[in-house]
Amino acid sequence: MATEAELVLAGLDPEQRLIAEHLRGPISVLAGAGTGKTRAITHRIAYGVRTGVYAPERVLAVTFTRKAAGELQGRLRALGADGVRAQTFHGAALSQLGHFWPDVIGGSAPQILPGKVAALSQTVEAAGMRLGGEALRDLAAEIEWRKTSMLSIDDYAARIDQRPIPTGLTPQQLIDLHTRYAGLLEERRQIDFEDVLVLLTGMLESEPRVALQVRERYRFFTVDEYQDVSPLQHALLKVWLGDRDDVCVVGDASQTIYSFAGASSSYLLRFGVEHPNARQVRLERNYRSVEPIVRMANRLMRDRPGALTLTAMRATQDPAPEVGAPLTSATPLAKRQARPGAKPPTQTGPAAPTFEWFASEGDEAQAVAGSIAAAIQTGTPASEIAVLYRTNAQSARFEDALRKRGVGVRVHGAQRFFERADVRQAVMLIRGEAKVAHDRPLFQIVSDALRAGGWSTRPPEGAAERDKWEALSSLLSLVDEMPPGAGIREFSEELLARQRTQHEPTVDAVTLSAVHAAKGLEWSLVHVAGLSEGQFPIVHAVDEASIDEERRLAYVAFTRARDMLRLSGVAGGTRANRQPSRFVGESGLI
Ligand SMILES: Nc1ncnc2c1ncn2[C@@H]1O[C@H](COP(=O)(O)OP(=O)(O)OP(=O)(O)O)[C@@H](O)[C@H]1O
Repeated sequence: MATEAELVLAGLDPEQRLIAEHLRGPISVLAGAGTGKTRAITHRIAYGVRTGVYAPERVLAVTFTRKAAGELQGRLRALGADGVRAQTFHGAALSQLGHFWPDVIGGSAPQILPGKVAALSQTVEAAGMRLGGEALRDLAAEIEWRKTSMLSIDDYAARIDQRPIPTGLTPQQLIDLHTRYAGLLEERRQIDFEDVLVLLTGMLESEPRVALQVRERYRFFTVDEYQDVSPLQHALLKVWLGDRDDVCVVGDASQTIYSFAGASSSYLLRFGVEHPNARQVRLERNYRSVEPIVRMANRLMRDRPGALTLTAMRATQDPAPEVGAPLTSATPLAKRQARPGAKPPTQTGPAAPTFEWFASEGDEAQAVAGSIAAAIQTGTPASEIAVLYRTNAQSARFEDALRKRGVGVRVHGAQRFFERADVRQAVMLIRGEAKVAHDRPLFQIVSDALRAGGWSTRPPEGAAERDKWEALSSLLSLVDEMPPGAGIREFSEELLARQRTQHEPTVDAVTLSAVHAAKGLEWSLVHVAGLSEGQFPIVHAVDEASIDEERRLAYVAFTRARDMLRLSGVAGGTRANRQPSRFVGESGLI
């Protein structure tokens, strides 16, 4: 009989298992897209907790976005590793800084500046200069880059000739604005987002007593997306660790997409130099995508530094889903994805990725919306479809074209699910129900509570109403994910836990997202739009390093697709006269 702990290892492939069983000492995992790195690290932590090697409250799992942290926390909870903390670097640093500030510095920690651009606009005005919105944003990005690269203003001034200068500024004015901005923050007793990490790292380096307390609290570290770590985050991790080395880092050099903000994959690739006793494991079996997509992704990254070669694991013809079977590395994807309402996969073999070229942006949006409407008609759930693009400004035309066809849309990066007024009200109503004794089935109690919040069984007309209906319906669908016998109290607790960790339910709508925000996600059908030179790669990517970063971004986009990948681009008429993106050619599609 397998023990409780061993059950956590079931369903891992041999390399994932190696990772999960390596509980002590440094380990780096080079994990290609869709190779189950999140699965490997969550199971590793759960295995550590279940075997008693880790005290859950001493484990810290760090990632980059709140969404990813919420996802990680949710997966850990599902594996029974409840007390483990999954946070962003920023979130973890902010709570530690707030905790120690009164004792070390006195008083409460400074307020966080709500937005850099507004403060910079004042700084620029006070300096008697004028800058447009775009130049202000570039200036903000440059300040962020300097801080995450851990450069003082003097260090920065010494290398100003290698930096991009926002339009309308001389190098000297740029340096002067860095100084004035720092002065403004000091005057207002505010700190910015990057300062949180700068100050905490400084505090831990200079106050051994504080460092000791933090190290006492956290013993076992896991860092996801380590290819995107900045020098500042790396320095913080180092002080968290002190002279200990219980750290697991996971990443994929081919998915480094934040170099512009100071990230560097060299920390991942040189982990063995920093920790000579580290174990290194590669995950190269891709479980996500059908073979033609994997082949194309490999081709795009061929011979690039640090690139892994993925092997497609999905069978050409996945057999029909079988509910309740234990997961193994040989379990075809179709089994794992059996969702209520989803049709079994067709038996015709995987479709090759396609590329279509359009005269205008309007034509492209119409064609993408048409293809999506047809996919929904033939049984692909809307929540299994995404349209990805390079910049947020591209979303509106797809949103419009899809809504006109009556397709529900969710624009990624818009308001967070649990912060929506309608969702907050519904959660409150459900919590109210949890305070009363009931003998009705859970589904009925929740649907009645949602009705009181304006929900009905039939989807309403109108985009905004429909949007609300979809959000509330997704809360109701969470009832199906509860264990048998769960009542309204457990359900209400589950909602609270999800609210705390921003663990969103799946909304039945097509996702529209910029590629950066699609990192770590997957869909059955993915459209990547706007693949034209000047759009993707973006117009200002001119040198080799920034083209490389754009290529990695394209790689992230392409590898989000499980079953179907459709690429498109726009010539843009005589005015733009664009050519198809080089990444389409490099992937072997044209
Ligand atoms: N051993 C396995 N057997 C079967 N399926 C697996 C296995 N490991 C991972 N998968 C599946 O592969 C897909 C990718 O896994 P996961 O989300 O953990 O990937 P990832 O490596 O974090 O991806 P990325 O870096 O591209 O975001 C998921 O659908 C997951 O269920």
